[in-house]
Amino acid sequence: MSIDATPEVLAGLDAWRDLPAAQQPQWPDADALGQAVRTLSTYPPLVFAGECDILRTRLAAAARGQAFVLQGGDCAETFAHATADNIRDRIKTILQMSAVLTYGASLPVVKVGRMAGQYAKPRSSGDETREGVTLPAYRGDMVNDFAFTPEARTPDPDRLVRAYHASSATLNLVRAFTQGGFADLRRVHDWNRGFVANSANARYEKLAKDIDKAMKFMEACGADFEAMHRVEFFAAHEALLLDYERPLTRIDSRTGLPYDVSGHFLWVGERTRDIDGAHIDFISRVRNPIGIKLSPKADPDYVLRLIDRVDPEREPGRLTFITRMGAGTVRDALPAIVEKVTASGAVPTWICDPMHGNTFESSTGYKTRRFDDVVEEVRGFFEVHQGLGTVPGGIHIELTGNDVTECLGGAEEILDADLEKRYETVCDPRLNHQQSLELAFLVAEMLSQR
Ligand SMILES: O=C[C@H](O)[C@H](O)COP(=O)(O)O
Ligand SMILES: C=C(OP(=O)(O)O)C(=O)O
Ligand SMILES: [Mn+2]
Repeated sequence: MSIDATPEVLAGLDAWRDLPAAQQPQWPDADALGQAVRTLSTYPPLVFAGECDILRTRLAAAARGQAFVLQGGDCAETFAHATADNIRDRIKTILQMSAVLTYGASLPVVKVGRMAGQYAKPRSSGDETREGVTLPAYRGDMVNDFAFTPEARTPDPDRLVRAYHASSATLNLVRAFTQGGFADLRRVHDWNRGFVANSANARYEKLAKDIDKAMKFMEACGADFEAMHRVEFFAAHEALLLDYERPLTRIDSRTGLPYDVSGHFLWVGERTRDIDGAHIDFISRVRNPIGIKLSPKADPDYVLRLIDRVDPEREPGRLTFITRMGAGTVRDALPAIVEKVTASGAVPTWICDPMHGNTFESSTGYKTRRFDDVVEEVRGFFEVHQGLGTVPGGIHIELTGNDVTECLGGAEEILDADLEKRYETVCDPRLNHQQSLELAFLVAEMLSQR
């Protein structure tokens, strides 16, 4: 039996159209936009409502301290980089990190990619000037192209449709990799052994040896590794362009409720979380588990209003706060928010994004982050939650499986002068493969000391 949505629910999905929507592109051709939106509305879902429900239960477990969430992927995916090798290497990095975190936390790790839809970017400025020439800012491949020419930077609605196809192809491969044997724990552990053997930091060796022993113990006890070679993997992106999210929102025939089937988990960014704005209205009406980014600018009372708005029932797993405070600020800014939320009876999932509060311009002119700041913010996040008796539920990382040079430091000691060697991001600097694994080892240590 199929249940229809009520007329109120259906009308509500378009209420955002009458509200201010920050960070939307100036599409030059309204007809072309209308055509793209109509096309998207005829396409099949990228994810299924039941999968979103499963993720909600996993996030609820993380909120209770019974699981730990790892969200990771590019700041901005690009069509050109949605290749088999890049997707494989990112999945591999996330799986390797998960294995280490699972051991450190002695908890299941909920794996979520910033993938298969992370094609739209909010920007600090609507335009960019280079050598006296000003053009519209790059807003993600879903909107325009990174090349600095007037043609490339003009928003093109056909890109909404291309983003769907790129996401669909990505997700297809992600499903194949995570279900087809690639994710076998024994392989993942072998990769981690390779990382430790080549790492300049001997500190990770002990943990890797401990995992080794645990695996041998499991094997000796007759653990069925074959049964463990499939892993759950979820797709997430920032729900920024409502002209992409709305046509991909569908009514679940089981419940008559709307799900945004462009991804399992959608979040609203720091720049678009206005409580009277279009994004919060839209996200409050879909059944997916949702996230909201919080910087130190978020006032605790405002955060309570956000909860009332998007999670009035206080449903476990429904709402995740992704806090991005900065390494030097997290210990001062986070406690008041967590305290107020906890006192209100709400139990959101708290996730630390140690990337976005730690960005600065290097002396060589690159947007970068220090590995040590990233680690320090996670440490501060753990300390704050430990101090308050609340649960640090996970981390949210901008990373790639490639050996890029975008963030400073790590055991390989990437320096200012190295940034130009392989600076490949089109938006924010990502941890490379090595730095990502190092972070996982360090966070595993923090988790095991709890
Ligand atoms: O991830 C996103 C960036 O932090 C955001 O797009 C702002 O970047 P900008 O300051 O380069 O515009
Ligand atoms: C833009 C982003 O983050 P925030 O909204 O926290 O600045 C992002 O996650 O890429
Ligand atoms: Mn970013």
